[in-house]
Amino acid sequence: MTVSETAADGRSLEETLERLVADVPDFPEPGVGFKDITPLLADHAGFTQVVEALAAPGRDADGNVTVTKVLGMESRGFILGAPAALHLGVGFVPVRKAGKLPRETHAVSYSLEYGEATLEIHTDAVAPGERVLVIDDVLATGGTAAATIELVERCGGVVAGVSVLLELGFLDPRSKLPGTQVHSLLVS
Ligand SMILES: O=P(O)(O)OC[C@H]1O[C@H](OP(=O)(O)OP(=O)(O)O)[C@H](O)[C@@H]1O
Ligand SMILES: Nc1ncnc2[nH]cnc12
Repeated sequence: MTVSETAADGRSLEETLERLVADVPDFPEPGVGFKDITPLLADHAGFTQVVEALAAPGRDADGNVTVTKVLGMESRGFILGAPAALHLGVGFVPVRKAGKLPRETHAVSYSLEYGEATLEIHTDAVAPGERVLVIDDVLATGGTAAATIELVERCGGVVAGVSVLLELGFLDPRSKLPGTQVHSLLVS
């Protein structure tokens, strides 16, 4: 599903993403087609358009904000999630890589193509019953998003949705996210 708000420069979201997300072959290793969002971040109109579109699932059909926190996963999820939280008028929660958060955490480990990764959240970051929006740049295997959902559930919170810029559909990430509302600005 592609959202078609227009940017201040008059471009549709699809035009913005086509123009400002760079496809870098064989990075970080041969065979991986890396989606580089840095040109998008450097373009104020495009960055603003994308942040507002990523925030949209945090509102209902009448425009009322229906979440009380936005979560972003280290590190690119920070760059997109924090401004989206400000846009919605809610707080931001960093989901961090292992060993970075100073207070008591929940931790979830998940497998990568090569090896394993661990994500953590402060145990007091999401209150029981609190509805949160999860934001990241790329949904590839779905491992990062699935770990984040598990962390929210360990806090007793509710994931209202996962909102991402780019979904790599050919990796079938949604199979790891059963029952989760996934909102992707572009599916490739
Ligand atoms: O769906 P998955 O297979 O889990 O992959 C998606 C994740 O991979 C990247 O994070 P990564 O930690 O690799 O890089 P970053 O530190 O630059 O955000 C990206 O920002 C997503 O968080
Ligand atoms: N192809 C890709 N491009 C950018 N970030 C990613 N994270 C996982 N796969 C990725």
